Amino acid sequence: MQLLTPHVYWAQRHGEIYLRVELSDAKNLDISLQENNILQFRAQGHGAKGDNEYEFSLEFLEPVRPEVNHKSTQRQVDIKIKKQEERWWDRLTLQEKKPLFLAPDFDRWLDESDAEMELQAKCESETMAFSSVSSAYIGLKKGYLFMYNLVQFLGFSWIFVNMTVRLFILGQDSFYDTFHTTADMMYFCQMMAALEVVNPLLGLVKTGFFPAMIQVTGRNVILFVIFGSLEDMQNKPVVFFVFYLWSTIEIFRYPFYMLACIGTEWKLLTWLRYSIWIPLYPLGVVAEAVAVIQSLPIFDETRLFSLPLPAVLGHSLSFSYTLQIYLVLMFLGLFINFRQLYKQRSRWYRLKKRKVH
Ligand SMILES: CCCCCCCCCCCCC[C@@H](O)CC(=O)SCCNC(=O)CCNC(=O)[C@H](O)C(C)(C)COP(=O)(O)OP(=O)(O)OC[C@H]1O[C@@H](n2cnc3c(N)ncnc32)[C@H](O)[C@@H]1OP(=O)(O)O
Repeated sequence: MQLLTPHVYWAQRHGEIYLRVELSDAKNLDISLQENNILQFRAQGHGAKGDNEYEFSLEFLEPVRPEVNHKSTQRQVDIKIKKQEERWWDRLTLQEKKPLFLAPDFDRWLDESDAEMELQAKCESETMAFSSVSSAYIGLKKGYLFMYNLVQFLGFSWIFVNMTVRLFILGQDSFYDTFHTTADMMYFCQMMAALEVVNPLLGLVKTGFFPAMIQVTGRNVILFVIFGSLEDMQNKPVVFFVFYLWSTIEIFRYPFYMLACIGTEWKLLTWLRYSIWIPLYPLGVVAEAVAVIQSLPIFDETRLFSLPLPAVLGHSLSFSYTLQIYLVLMFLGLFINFRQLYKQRSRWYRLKKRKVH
């Protein structure tokens, strides 16, 4: 079988070379790149001289990338090769004289300025596509955060209003059944608050993961372990103070976040969000520490959550020992978050001063 040369049509863009080999029903394709700019092509098929084996080689003007994308259809073989450097070539081959089998592919042919405009249009459409995807993502993120903060605001507002109304009506008597009247809502809000540990991990908010983890862990230990698992703790007045201190900050913190989600700020709300934690945080931790201390004898008596030990060591280690270590962690957590909140407050008011001047 004679070795013949097919008709090859070419076009370029700043970054690519397109070749169209006129060979129908091509089989046994052997296409390779030698020395990063010599294309070798060999195949059987129906070309200008009927069914035969056809081959050609082209030494490109400049280096190209090693990957050769090709697709053979019934009528032709399409080859796409990326240039090593994205720039316009004066010609396709290193040799100045164009090979006889090579011709411009006028189906794809653009001159340099048209190719630049096509490139610019492609960049603009990619930018628009990216900005529409990113604005959709930002919309979804703000929508999720707004709804989360709204649910938490409503939950803690219900707790705060319920406790305030009962305090005015029942006075000190309301201290003793705070848990039974508000625990379900507090359970709901504090389980939802676990999302505040996930949100920074997902990059949805700029909160540090660690301060949020301390905050959520600290509260949920008190709620689920100290109060939730010990009935004898549930009618103690300390529950009232802990729940009131928690809900007092949240009815300002969550609306502050809601406004942040819609790019709005109310000065008074911002001041409250970044100021009332100063008394409330230490008071809250002290109230929680009182709750932990009050629970120690109950854990000793009930042996709940005690660690099993060999008989020679007394059969079990009371959970109250673990809680005494936890008391130290609480004040460490208080220090960490107090510093975090002070940093946030200073940053916020530093930014405000900059905006005013
Ligand atoms: C090895 C350690 C083990 C740990 C064991 C546990 C130790 C126990 C420690 C006990 C401490 C906890 C006790 C706690 O229960 C005490 C109390 O709560 S008492 C009541 C008073 N409490 C408070 O005042 C605390 C309130 N909580 C908070 O402020 C946050 O939870 C906290 C993480 C502490 C600090 O918040 P953050 O660092 O996030 O500051 P910002 O609020 O300024 O937020 C930073 C930026 O992120 C944006 N953001 C955050 N969350 C949202 C949201 N949900 N939606 C929208 N945007 C959000 C916010 O807008 C800020 O953005 P920008 O910077 O652009 O303004």
